[in-house]
Amino acid sequence: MSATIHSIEAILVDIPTIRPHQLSMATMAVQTMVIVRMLDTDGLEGIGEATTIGGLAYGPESPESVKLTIDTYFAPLLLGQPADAINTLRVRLNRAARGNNLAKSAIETALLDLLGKRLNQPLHQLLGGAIRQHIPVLWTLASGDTQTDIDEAKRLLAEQRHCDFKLKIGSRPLMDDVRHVAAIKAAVGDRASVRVDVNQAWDESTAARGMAELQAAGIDLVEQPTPMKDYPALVRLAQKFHLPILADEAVADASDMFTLASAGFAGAIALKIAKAGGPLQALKVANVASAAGIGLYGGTLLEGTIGSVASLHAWATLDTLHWGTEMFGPLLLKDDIVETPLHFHNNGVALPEGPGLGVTINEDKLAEYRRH
Ligand SMILES: O=C(O)C[C@H]1C=CC(=O)O1
Ligand SMILES: [Mn+2]
Repeated sequence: MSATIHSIEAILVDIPTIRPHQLSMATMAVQTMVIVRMLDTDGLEGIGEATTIGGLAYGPESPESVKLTIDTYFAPLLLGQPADAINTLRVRLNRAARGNNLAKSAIETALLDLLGKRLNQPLHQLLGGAIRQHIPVLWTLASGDTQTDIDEAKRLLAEQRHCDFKLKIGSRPLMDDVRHVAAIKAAVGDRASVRVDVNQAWDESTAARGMAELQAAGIDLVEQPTPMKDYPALVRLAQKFHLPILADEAVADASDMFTLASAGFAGAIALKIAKAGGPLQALKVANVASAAGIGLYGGTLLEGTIGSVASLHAWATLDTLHWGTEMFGPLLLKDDIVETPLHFHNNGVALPEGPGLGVTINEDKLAEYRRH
């Protein structure tokens, strides 16, 4: 008789950011993580995490709603069920709850961590094994000030902590953003790949003008220039420009990926465990994208270490990560709630070893930052 799920706790944790992080829809001074702790009847614990950006500014789930979803709706469906029946439990949750993929991602992560600990295997091994132990990671320059961003980029290049940068634009007039981006690209030159994320802020004609300017400035990739549901605009822009587009908010799950690819989109996709509903679901998106010839990128919702590591185990198993990853979330936070933080070096990060996720909660830090 396999162990069953004994308890599930969803804990809100607030950690300040190292500097304000400015996106087109919100400026972050703090990140809130929902940490899931799941105990089975043998006393093993699985952990998971869900985050979003700026409360309700990024999408329909907030940290508080994720906690409520887990406490009120998911826990009663999971308690007493076999802990290793991950696929059966997913079907059970999906029958009872539409959407809520952030909450589902935290639960799927905790179940996978628990299974890894039970089998004494790292999570990537449960997914067929890692192809790479070192994973490239870019950094987002989003201080809101061009010179601060240039100084930050030069320091990180010198430290070999990152050699790719993503700039957050879209909240200012187009040509102000273009000047900001061009100045940063000119300062780093060929030493760095510079990409932008518009987070849906442009209409199609602004995007067309913007992409022409950004292409001339030497930018390598434009992320989600137009509103998430406007697939025809993404397809037309992708067909009009050589500068590739990275679809982010437009594609949450494998079905979105299929629809966008069928509509004629070419470019790349930001995989995120949060959007898809967990590491297993994000890999399904990757499969559809790969079949359609769309490039892969390991995306973040600015998770802390637990959510970032869950993602890294999944990205480590992909044949090709055409655009690398952005799993830098822990570095944006002033502190961490795990015993051993991730090791960022050589423009990337080392995949942790150890059973499950391979990370342990630091109880003192959790007590310090948890919401009461
Ligand atoms: O990509 C997003 O939309 C969200 C996120 C990822 C990196 C970052 O700075 O913000
Ligand atoms: Mn994005």
